[in-house]
Amino acid sequence: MAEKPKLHYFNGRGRMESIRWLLAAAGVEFEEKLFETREEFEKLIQGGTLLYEQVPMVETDRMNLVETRAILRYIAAKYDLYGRNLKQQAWIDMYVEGLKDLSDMIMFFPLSLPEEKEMNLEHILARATTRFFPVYEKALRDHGQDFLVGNRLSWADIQLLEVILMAEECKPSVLAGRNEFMARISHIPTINKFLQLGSQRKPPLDEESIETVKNIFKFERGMFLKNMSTIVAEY
Ligand SMILES: N[C@@H](CCC(=O)N[C@@H](CS)C(=O)NCC(=O)O)C(=O)O
Repeated sequence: MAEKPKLHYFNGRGRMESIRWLLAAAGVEFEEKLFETREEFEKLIQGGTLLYEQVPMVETDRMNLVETRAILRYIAAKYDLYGRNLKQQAWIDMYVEGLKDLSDMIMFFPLSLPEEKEMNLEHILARATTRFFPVYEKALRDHGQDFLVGNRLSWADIQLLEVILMAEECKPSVLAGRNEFMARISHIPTINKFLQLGSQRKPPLDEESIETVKNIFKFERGMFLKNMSTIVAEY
C-alpha cells in the first residue's frame, strides 16, 4: 500500500490548509507532523529537507515537496482534479489564483491593527462580493453546470468552497441566498467528511495561535501589518 503523504507545518491553517482540503477532497488519507515551537521548526530545517527553509512541506512519492502552489498543482494533477486538457487547466489556474488573492487577504486579516480591523474587513467583504464571487457565480450560471470547469469536480471547486467558508467566517451569510454551489459541493462525501468536527481541518487563527506563529517564524507584528496594508492597497 502506498505511504500516506506526510504534511509538515504548524498546528494551524496558514498556507497548509488548502493542501489539507485538496487531499481530503481527493479522498487521500494523510499524516501530519505538526510543530509547536521555534526549536522544532529549526530541527526540521536542520534536517535539510526544506528546499527554501520554509514550510509547508509535504513528503510524498519519495519527494519533499515545498512551495504551496507547486504542492497543490502536483496533488490536483495526481488525483485528476486538474482538468482534462491545457485549456481546462488554464481556467482552473485562473480561478484558483483569483481565489488565492482573496484567501490571502482573509488569512492576514486577524493580524490587522485593532484600529484598522473594521476598514480591512469592509474592504475584504467588498472585494469578495463585488470582484471575486460574481466571477464564479457567472461562470456557473453561464454554462449551467454543477462545477466550474469541465462539468466535473476540480481543484477550482474545492478551493472556491474553502474560500466561501473563510468569507462566511468573516461575516456570516455573506453569500445569503446565493449558496446553491456551496450546498452542492459540501455534500460530496469526501468533502462532507472533512467538514465534520474531528477531521484534520483546522480552526481559524485565534489570539493564542497568532502568538505561537509569531514565535515559531519570528514574525514581527509590523511584518504582518505591512503585509495586510500592502494587500489591501493592491486589491
Ligand atoms: N512561497 C512559499 C512561502 C512559504 C512561507 O513563507 N512559509 C512560512 C510559513 S507559512 C515560513 O516557512 N516562514 C519561515 C521563513 O521564511 O523563514 C509558499 O508559498 O509555500
